[in-house]
Amino acid sequence: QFLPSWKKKNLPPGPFPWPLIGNIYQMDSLAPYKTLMELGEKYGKVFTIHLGPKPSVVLFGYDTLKDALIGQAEDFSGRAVLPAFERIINGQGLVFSNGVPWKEHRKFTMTTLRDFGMGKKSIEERIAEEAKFLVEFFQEKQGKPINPSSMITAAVSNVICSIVFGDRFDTEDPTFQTLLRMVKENISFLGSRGFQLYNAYSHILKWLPGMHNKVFENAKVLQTFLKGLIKDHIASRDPNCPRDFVDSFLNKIDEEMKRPNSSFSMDSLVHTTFNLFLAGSETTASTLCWAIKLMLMHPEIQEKVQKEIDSVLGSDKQPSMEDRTQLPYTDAVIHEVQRFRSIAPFGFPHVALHDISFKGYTIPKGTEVIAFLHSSLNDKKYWKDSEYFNPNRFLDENGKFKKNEAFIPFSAGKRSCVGESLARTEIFIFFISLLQRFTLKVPTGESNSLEMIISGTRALKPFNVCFVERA
Ligand code: HEM
Repeated sequence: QFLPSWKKKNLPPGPFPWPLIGNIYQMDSLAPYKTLMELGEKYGKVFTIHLGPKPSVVLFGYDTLKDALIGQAEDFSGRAVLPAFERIINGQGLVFSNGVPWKEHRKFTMTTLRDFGMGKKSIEERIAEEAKFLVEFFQEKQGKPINPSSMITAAVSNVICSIVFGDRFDTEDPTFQTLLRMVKENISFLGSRGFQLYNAYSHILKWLPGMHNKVFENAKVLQTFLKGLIKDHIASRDPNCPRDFVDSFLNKIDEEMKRPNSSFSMDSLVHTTFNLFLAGSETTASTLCWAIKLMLMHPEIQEKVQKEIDSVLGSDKQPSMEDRTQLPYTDAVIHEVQRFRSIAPFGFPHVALHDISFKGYTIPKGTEVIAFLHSSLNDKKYWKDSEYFNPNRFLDENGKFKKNEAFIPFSAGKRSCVGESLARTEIFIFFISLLQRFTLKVPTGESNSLEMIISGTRALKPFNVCFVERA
């Protein structure tokens, strides 16, 4: 009997792959996560798809994700360096390294982000200051329609820039806005069919024109810009008094000078700052844009949030993470925005660094593993009517905030998001600062829908909003 090679390998079941293209054309090009949800219903908790000739294993539903990412944490801690990433990053820096270099970079990055405020009061002050600039910018628009996306991205990006480079940019600065546009373009590419095709056929496509070339050019421009900032740091630094993440990394390079094969180098510094700049901007900004959009679609929920903010903080008090327990409804709304929109539906690609035995199957070394977070955030076992936006699911009968373990928008296990606590603080402070000051309204004559665009994150189609000052 004829069996394709992947079936002989004891991989999990899945749809039959066409020669060369695999299942690429079965995927919904606008919403590939919908196809994976259907396949999960059909094939079960772990299944195989082919995005090109090679198999990828999909982890479906919270229980499976937990068993893999937490139960077999070490096995599933590998990062897939897909051809499109390889060309940009060359296996260096935090996000795309594996083994000892990754462990060292992750530990260093976590510690240093904390040293410069992540998870502490000092970063709250910085975020609140940035939120103040944002509020002032929207105030100047006097309730006229505006697309909030680029200013929100700039404000969010400025927070990570303050930690990494010790400075913020003028949010309307054309160079800064151009760089952020490039970040957006590159993240958009990750959700496109072009990205899947490039990873399957890079050996041919790298010679041909296409969006991938634009993405590689953007990456070069961004890295050149970051190299410039690092050069300025080298010229002005005092090793006894590190000002920010870059200074601390330069100290680490000096310290490791004598260690043979140290993974800390100028190249890994450029790539790690590049990782933080990209990872720290678009995801959080997109979440905030969704929060605004969902408030436009549910004015009654917006009003309830405002009432809660008014009663706890009034119109002037700066929000702080300490206030969270007193603002359970607002907290529930923020969680539901993250759950409902699952901004990173596929997480970020993992890989089997060795043959992995999982649930009776063998995932061979080198196979891409997709931690399908969207399936956890919509898992029927953990969420009732998950297709509806309903913040009350995060509240108990006394109106107190109620956790749900399947809430894993930042993934779980050893590769989980390094910036989770920073992102949560940002979303909380920016969201409250906006609703404390403004009522968000749909511009007259404009439609109000949840239309999306193709992107690596689930991003909204550009939309306008009126920031109407509250009395
Ligand atoms: C709402 C905002 C955010 C979401 C939803 C999010 C989500 C994620 C997800 C799903 C992953 C992949 C985890 C995995 O591979 O299993 C990830 C990784 C990562 N995130 Fe975030 N993230 C957000 C904000 C941030 C911020 C603000 C930073 C900046 C510090 C950041 C830095 C990173 C880094 C460096 C990694 C790679 C970790 C590694 O490979 O070890 N993220 N994030």
